[in-house]
Amino acid sequence: MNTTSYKINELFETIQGEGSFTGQPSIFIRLQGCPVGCSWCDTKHTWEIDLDQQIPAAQMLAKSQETEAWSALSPIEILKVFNEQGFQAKHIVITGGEPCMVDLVPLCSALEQAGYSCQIETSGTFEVLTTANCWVTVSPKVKMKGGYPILTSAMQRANEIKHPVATEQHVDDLLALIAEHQINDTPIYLQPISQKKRATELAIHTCIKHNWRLSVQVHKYIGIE
Ligand SMILES: C[S@@+](CC[C@H](N)C(=O)[O-])C[C@H]1O[C@@H](n2cnc3c(N)ncnc32)[C@H](O)[C@@H]1O
Ligand SMILES: Nc1nc2[nH]cc(C(=O)O)c2c(=O)[nH]1
Ligand code: SF4
Ligand SMILES: [Mg+2]
Repeated sequence: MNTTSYKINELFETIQGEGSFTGQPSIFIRLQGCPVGCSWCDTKHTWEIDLDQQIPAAQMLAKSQETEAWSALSPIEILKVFNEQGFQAKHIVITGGEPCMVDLVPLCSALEQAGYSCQIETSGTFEVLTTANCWVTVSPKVKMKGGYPILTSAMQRANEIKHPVATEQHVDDLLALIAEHQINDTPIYLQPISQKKRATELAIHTCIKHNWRLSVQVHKYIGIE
């Protein structure tokens, strides 16, 4: 029996709003902790791991606002929660925070054995430890406060690359990154930062220019989690 536990900030069922799986009913597991420090990050409440902020699972599931509190759950306990909550989705998105700070093999193996498909959302700054079938979305950011470099192993494991953009510099950073890591066939998405009009216009014309895809965080436009 696997007893590894994961620090979970949020666990909820919704529609995947980003990347290739946009529109897919999904269960989101949001892990606590990220040292990368993107100034525009929309989940800053997941950055710190404060051991005094551990709460019981029932309280974490009942959260009505974003807080730094988290619960420790094993894969078996997570599957029990899915059952108790009556979740119907068969696709799991493991995000954060930075989920690749921990070994995700025990979690993804247990979820896949129970009949779920898995996807990870990661910045590509930590080694991606997961199952072979897991879909890996790498969202690289260059020169962030934490100073973490993007790993070649993560870029090469990526099933899709989803790059946040607001300025021409972000586009140049992405072009340099895909050249450096010799990325040829991986689908590339541009995701406008914080729904800004200029960022969205930049993403649209850059996608057309390079034959890349657009990801607009659909959940934020339709007001779901
Ligand atoms: C919150 S992050 C968590 C997973 C991981 N740390 C990462 O960065 O991929 C999930 C996704 O949201 C994106 N994201 C975060 N803040 C955003 C924002 N303000 N606008 C657009 N995308 C954002 C990230 O680039 C990433 O693709
Ligand atoms: N609906 C929805 N789709 C998402 N795709 C990636 C998300 C994330 O925060 O990683 C996210 C999220 O927070 N909500
Ligand atoms: S890597 Fe992800 S969670 Fe961490 S600060 Fe950047 S967007 Fe936020
Ligand atoms: Mg999000």
